[in-house]
Amino acid sequence: MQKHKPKAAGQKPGLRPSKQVGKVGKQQQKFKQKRSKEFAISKLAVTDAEIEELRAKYDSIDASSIKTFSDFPFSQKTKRALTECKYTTPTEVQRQSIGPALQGKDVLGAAITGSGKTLAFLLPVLEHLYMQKWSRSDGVGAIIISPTRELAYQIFETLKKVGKHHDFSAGLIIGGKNLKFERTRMDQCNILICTPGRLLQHMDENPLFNTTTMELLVLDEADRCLDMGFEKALNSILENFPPQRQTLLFSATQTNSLEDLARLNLKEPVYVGYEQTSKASTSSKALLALPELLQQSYVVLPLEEKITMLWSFIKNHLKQKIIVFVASCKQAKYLYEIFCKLRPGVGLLALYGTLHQDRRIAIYEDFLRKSHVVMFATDVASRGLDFPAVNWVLQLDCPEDVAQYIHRAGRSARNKTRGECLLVLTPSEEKHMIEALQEQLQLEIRNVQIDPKKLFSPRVKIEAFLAQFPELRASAQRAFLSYLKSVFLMRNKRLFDVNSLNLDAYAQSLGLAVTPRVPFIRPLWLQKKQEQQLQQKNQSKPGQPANFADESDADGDDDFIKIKRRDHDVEGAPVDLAALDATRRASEEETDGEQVPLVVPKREAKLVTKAALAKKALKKQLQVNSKLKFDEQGETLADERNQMKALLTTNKGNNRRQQDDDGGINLLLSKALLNEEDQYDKQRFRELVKKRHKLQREKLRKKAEEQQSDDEDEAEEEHDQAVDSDSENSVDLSWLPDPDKIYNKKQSGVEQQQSADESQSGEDDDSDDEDDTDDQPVPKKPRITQRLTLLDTEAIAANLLAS
Ligand SMILES: Nc1ncnc2c1ncn2[C@@H]1O[C@H](COP(=O)(O)OP(=O)(O)OP(=O)(O)O)[C@@H](O)[C@H]1O
Repeated sequence: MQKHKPKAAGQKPGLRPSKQVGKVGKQQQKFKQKRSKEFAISKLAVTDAEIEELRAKYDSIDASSIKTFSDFPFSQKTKRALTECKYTTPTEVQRQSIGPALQGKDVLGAAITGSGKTLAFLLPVLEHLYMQKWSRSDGVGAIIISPTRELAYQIFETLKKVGKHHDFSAGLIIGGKNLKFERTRMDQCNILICTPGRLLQHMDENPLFNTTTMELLVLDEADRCLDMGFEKALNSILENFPPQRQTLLFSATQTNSLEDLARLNLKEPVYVGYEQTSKASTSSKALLALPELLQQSYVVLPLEEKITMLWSFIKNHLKQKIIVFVASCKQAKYLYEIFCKLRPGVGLLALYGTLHQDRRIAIYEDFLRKSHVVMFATDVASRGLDFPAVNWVLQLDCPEDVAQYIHRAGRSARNKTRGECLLVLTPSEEKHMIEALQEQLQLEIRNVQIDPKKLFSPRVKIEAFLAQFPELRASAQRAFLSYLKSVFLMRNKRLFDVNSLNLDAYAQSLGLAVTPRVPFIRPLWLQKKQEQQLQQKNQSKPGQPANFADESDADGDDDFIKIKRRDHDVEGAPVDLAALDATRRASEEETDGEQVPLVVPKREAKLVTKAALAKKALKKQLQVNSKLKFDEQGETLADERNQMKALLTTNKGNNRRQQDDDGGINLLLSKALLNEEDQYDKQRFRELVKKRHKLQREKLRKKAEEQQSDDEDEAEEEHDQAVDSDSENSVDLSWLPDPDKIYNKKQSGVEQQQSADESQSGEDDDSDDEDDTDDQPVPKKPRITQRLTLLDTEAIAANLLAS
């Protein structure tokens, strides 16, 4: 079995680039090629002989004489894989259905959950293609359709195991995956496993996808594929398939309505697991059975106590593997989030349709692996998924019908293992659901009472978490609304009565302090109330549910406000709730689970285009981005910038007006305008920078001058002090010649130099005005002051005496 993987560019299938270049290498290569050719021919001969032998055995297949898989006329490749997977004895449904399927007959197989239906159709698929010597170039030979992505993935994984010695290529075509990648590979696949929506998408959009070669069609969970949710998609798919094909249908709750079978164009199908009486009946009643080792019970609770019960249940079953089924994705998400915060002491997972596909697969695999875990799930996990060793299935929200109950419950007690299922019902659901289960399953379901001592309410903690995390509160609100919506959209209104629910109490149980508004229920409630009022005209007024108390002000005081009944013009066709519900379920399972909003179709409104909006805005002659400045007296100040702009635009004004009249944009003119504005901005910026630098320089200059005067003062003071101190120890030196006269020449030279330096630094200062980058003032050089100490004078005297 080959999975499609991208090949290196330029690489031909089956050939590897050789590293040998020498003569010996070439010879070896030639020899190898010759050997592989011979081997291929001999293999082909063996295959032909094997095919002939197997085909001869097909007619004599007798289900009653089959004890092990080796009794079936399977190819060696299939037998080897079965042995490796440790499948030795076929289950009842496999024993009964594989024979007719190999003989090319259409099969309708029904068997309890976990009885091995997947192998019952995969083995005939592999054998059929093998007998036809199907190759990659022959295109699609078999298509297997499953209602959910996880189930398709599971079938694909099983196919990889049992078909690993075959050379067929297989593809998994489900939503949420790379459409482009699928598109390029689909024509090379021999077996496709897909969900209806994605398959139809490829049929519509992919020119490479050709189904004319297809010879075998399999519908797993056939009743679900054929029901209203997938009706349109499946009808369109069937139209594209060649009529002369073999069809295999399998499910635990097989529909056998003539309408459905007619749609599939079945030819004298073989019924497996069907009772004679139910064969080809006109009703769409399903064949219903559950594993013997499954223990079933139910508990009746008000809606608002479900969370307490669930929390207590989980706390009491920490070492078990549990699936909790709820009605909607948002409920599953909220329960997961809040229970994660509550930390029950067991691993938690959530599997629902709105998750990203990769995440869904990761969660599915996580749940497969773990032995102690609780998974909150919607019905995406209810059909076909083969989770090993699930101890408990807890149906927290009532299933839609008995078939859904069976599929959910069937996730436990699979393949002759033990398991338990607990159904939670509200008082209004109890009667109808239990009656239906007893009638269709023909078994008594145990009613269990919950010991109130074992109930722990997490409400206070939940409320605290909701107060702390607003996103959790929003999630709780969404869960609340989505549950009510799911109840509201259910077909069976006797079973699902939204008016019987105490919404305030339910909201509180989810941790919500305020009950969210439920817009879709209010019209229903008002309608019901009006009917009641009409019936009981002269009798006392009927009570109303607590949650609508604040909204029914019109009825609260009859004398004060009286509402006149009017016949409203209801636009569009009436809403088909059943169809809406079915579509919702299908989309939730297969696509991303977005719920179908309940909207009454309206008459087509006039289209509001962007152009129309722009025209409307232009008519108002609004000045965008204008800014008014006010002075302290409240007078408007002229905005320099706008004035500049106005100046710029007046030059071009005429042209522009002309252009506006034309209704287009003159790009050249706009560019020129922008350039001018740009120049103006740059100039202004430069001026501002210059101003700032000038200010900085002045500041620094002042500082330097102050510093200098301070230095001079200090120096003078020091000099005076020195002179004073010298005079104290001095001797009479008046007889000495005046040193100033002697050194006059030298000093004047030094002073000349100094003044030259000063004048230079002054020039630099001026040049600084031009240079914006250099803000540092040039420090003035200190004056050289001549101080004659006693030692100096002694030295001078010594010099003089010597001379
Ligand atoms: N012949 C067999 N021997 C042993 N185990 C088997 C055999 N056939 C199937 N199984 C195992 O039984 C389990 C259930 O099989 P499978 O998922 O095909 O059941 P199913 O009838 O399709 O269930 P569902 O109705 O829920 O879709 C799988 O784990 C599978 O490996």
